[in-house]
Amino acid sequence: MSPILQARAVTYGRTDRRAFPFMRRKSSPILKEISLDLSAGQTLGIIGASGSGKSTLCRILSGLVAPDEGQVLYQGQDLATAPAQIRKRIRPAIQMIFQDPYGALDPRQTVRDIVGEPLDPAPNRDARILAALAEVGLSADMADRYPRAFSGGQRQRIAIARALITRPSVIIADEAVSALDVSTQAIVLNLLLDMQKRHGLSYVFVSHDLAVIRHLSHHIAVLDRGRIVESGPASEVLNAPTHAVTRALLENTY
Ligand SMILES: Nc1ncnc2c1ncn2[C@@H]1O[C@H](COP(=O)(O)OP(=O)(O)OP(=O)(O)O)[C@@H](O)[C@H]1O
Repeated sequence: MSPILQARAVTYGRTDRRAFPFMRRKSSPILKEISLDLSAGQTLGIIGASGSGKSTLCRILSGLVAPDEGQVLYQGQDLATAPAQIRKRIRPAIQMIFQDPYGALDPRQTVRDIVGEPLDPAPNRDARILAALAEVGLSADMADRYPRAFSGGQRQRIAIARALITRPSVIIADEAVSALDVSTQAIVLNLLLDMQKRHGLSYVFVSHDLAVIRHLSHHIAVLDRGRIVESGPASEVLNAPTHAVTRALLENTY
């Protein structure tokens, strides 16, 4: 099966010495020659120490930021250079969910406006908003309330409803459950698994919590100082790690 999303030799954050002639030492890029594949309907877990480049990689894979070198391909189309018409079709197909359920939602907008934002303007807008809320277990009467009326777990459901409303194929989740307590984490993770089964969604899932990664991932890539140092099927990487960095990450968690 051909991958739905691919990174091909992605390098990002290389300091341009023409712009910074005073820099004597060439600084190291944030991401170096990253290549990875995300298969349709599967989850790629990304693990790595703090500062290893996970969030930067998420922004690049989602198309929010273009790589300095290399390519990100969605169904074989380069996110940066595909014709405008194709890029317009790809944009709603890749959505992101962020860590902070408190900061990610505009406190001045109602849930209806937040969830409907990616749709504007669209036919059946209201019906689609209510359907997206229902899918994440939120009722129609919640649509006119503001984020402050909701718990962290409910806010993350609102963020998931917003991500789902464009009927994406790929969701990139950057520490999406890290701010939630353990029981709320389990509810949100099961919701994401259920969505994957129902819609054949593909996930890139970043977490420092290896139990979460183990629960969700089919494949895992290990990031260290901007490079992928190990990748493979989740069971192999987690049960028989070959790289010292992976072993250290596993030892620190358990
Ligand atoms: N806007 C920026 N400008 C300059 N450097 C940045 C910027 N954003 C990130 N960095 C640097 O890039 C590196 C990777 O950061 P990134 O946030 O992607 O790592 P991370 O693995 O997600 O870390 P964490 O787990 O702590 O969130 C870090 O060294 C960071 O200082």
